[in-house]
Amino acid sequence: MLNPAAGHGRASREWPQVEALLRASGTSFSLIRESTRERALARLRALPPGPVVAVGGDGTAGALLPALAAGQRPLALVPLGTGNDFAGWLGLHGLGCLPDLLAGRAQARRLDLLRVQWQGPQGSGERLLMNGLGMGFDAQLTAALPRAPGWLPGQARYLWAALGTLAQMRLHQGAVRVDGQVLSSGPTCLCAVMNGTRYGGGFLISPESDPADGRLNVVVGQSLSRARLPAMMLKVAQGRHLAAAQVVHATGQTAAVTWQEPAWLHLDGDVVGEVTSLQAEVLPGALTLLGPARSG
Ligand SMILES: Nc1ncnc2c1ncn2[C@@H]1O[C@H](COP(=O)(O)OP(=O)(O)OP(=O)(O)O)[C@@H](O)[C@H]1O
Repeated sequence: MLNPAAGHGRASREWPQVEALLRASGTSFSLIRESTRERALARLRALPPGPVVAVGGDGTAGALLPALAAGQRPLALVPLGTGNDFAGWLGLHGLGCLPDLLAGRAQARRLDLLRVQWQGPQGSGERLLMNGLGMGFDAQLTAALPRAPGWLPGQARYLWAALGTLAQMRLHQGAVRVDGQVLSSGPTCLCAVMNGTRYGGGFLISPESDPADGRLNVVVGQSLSRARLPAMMLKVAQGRHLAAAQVVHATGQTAAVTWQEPAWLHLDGDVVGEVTSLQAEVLPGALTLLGPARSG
């Protein structure tokens, strides 16, 4: 699966190297190269079961989840996107575990997925997620990311978008529940529901997440002021924000969020619009991920 748009064209540029490796190994494969996630998923669903190699970023792999969940097809990541946050958590770079996969040495591990449903002024939806979602300020700045200069690396792009979005930041009145218990209620700057630890090219929004623990993690930034946000973002970059006074967090199996007024939502870095409510549940071990051979 090649997403030509991933990494601002990086996946396309580096595809010949991936293809050469596949051909040199004598592996037979079908190349799916489509312009939208929906068409790519439809092509994959038409193929017989077998390992899937996602050449692109987290969004490329995320788009395929409905055809991968429940162990139907194991997934290998070749992280050539912009942020590559989920792959980064796994310690994967460049060609990922492809050389090990082709040599028959890749190791399979079961990881959790999130199933998310949302409702908003533009309608409702449902999606499976590998990494996580954000509502409020972090979704607003994710929407601004495509306007960031292409030469900026991952985290710098995120900071650029954050500073540009600060003036539009507003607090939303909301309620966040984890396993039915109220975690936060009142003015809210952002709310993240995570399976992985990081987003935005390395921001450790949920440093305590473990995608294999059968649980999701929720992090809420409450009434943070514009003046305090940049300093808080620097803390998030290092994963040192959970102890801050305006931050609450919890772990559980389900999360439910309601907003009095619509708040922006991103799903694995894809901004889907404004929502008034959202429910998330963890699907333990729903994804079989192929990783590098472990030494020892
Ligand atoms: N197979 C596909 N073909 C075309 N477009 C896709 C495909 N899969 C996903 N997309 C769309 O392309 C967008 C960008 O892909 P992706 O997220 O992988 O790259 P990125 O944003 O550069 O990397 P990252 O998410 O790691 O920062 C996705 O948000 C998704 O909507």
